[in-house]
Amino acid sequence: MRTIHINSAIQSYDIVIGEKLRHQIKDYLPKNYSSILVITDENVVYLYGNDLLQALKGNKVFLEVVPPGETSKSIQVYYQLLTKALEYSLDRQSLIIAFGGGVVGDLAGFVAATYMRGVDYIQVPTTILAHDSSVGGKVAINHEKGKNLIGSFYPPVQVLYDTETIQTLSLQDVRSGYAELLKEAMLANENFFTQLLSISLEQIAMKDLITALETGINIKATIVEQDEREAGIRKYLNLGHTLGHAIETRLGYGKISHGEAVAIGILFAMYVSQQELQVKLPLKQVKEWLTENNYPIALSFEQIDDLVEFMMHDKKVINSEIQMVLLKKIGEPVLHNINKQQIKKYLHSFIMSEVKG
Ligand SMILES: NC(=O)c1ccc[n+]([C@@H]2O[C@H](COP(=O)([O-])OP(=O)(O)OC[C@H]3O[C@@H](n4cnc5c(N)ncnc54)[C@H](O)[C@@H]3O)[C@@H](O)[C@H]2O)c1
Ligand SMILES: O=C(O)C(=O)C[C@@H](O)[C@H](O)[C@H](O)COP(=O)(O)O
Ligand SMILES: [Zn+2]
Repeated sequence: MRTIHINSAIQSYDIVIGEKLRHQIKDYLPKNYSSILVITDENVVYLYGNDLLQALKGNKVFLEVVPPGETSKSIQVYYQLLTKALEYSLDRQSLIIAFGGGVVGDLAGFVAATYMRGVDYIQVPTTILAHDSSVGGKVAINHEKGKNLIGSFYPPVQVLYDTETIQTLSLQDVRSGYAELLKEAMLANENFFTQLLSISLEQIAMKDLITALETGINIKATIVEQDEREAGIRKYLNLGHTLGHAIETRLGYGKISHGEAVAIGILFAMYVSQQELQVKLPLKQVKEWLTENNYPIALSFEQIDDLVEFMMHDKKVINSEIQMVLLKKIGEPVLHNINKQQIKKYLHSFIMSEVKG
């Protein structure tokens, strides 16, 4: 069992990482709550719902199960959950438990942030990707014009990461979560980056994965502790997301996983870095690794106009300038403004270079 403490001006909390933690959740409740609402999705409730409910026995517990996937991060599902919370008479001494991946974490966290102006919530992540989403307090739902456009900074009171649960993930969800690990490595730790690229996802050992998750969490924790509300260096955690989010929105939420879209965004950020900063990055190596591990990395020319429009709704855009996270080298990110016309040109030449191979 390992604990990483996160200092926050809003709400400090511990991330506890270990096997079978879902069975011990009662020991980690920070106080007595008048009632508990567990929010989860259909896949997670099927696999682990009973374990969590058994472990909470003795408390007044309600359960809400949403459909799996990105489409649940919607204003409709959010509103339904608020209605349920009211029907269950949750009060300000109630607790919400977000039991699942990043979708459930972001959605349930936003319900917690806004129900009666805020109640406590605990993140119980069950995906690799959620090593990222459960830390740092960003909670949100999507709008048809873009990802996470409705949200808040609202940290949990506790994160309980039961590493046993990640064993049942599909290979697509392993790919998705691993892309965020790659992102963290590229921001802060070249050795970690090399190590991640030396592994084939089909053969990954659970112990190596858990070590990688802890390293990723530590990188994220160091950044969010310095800049919780994303005024500066927290923007680095958006590496690959300017294009990644636009791809998710353009294709339709859930058509591509978040991490797979971010992986394409990372390649594009590396490509733009080379052009704008005149640096040489291991772009070929990353592309080969992504291809070998079956990431979908193809974009088409006809998507360019829509992608640029969605990129204009990125939260880092100021005065119509797109702000991208670029890399001077692995471990050295920078923020860089690029105008719409230039982004369009880069997308065109990036896709052209992909087509040529
Ligand atoms: N708040 C943040 O800082 C932050 C950071 C990164 C990503 N995100 C958000 O996270 C979301 C993506 O998260 P995700 O990839 O975890 O998606 P997800 O929650 O949809 O989970 C992916 C799939 O795995 C299933 N699943 C969950 N746990 C499982 C388990 N243990 N075994 C088998 N199947 C399981 C889910 O039902 C779902 O079908 C996106 O909406 C993204 O925007 C937020
Ligand atoms: O924690 C952060 O900050 C991040 O940017 C982490 C990202 O991986 C995550 O996808 C986040 O939700 C993106 O935030 P957004 O503000 O671009 O919606
Ligand atoms: Zn992300």
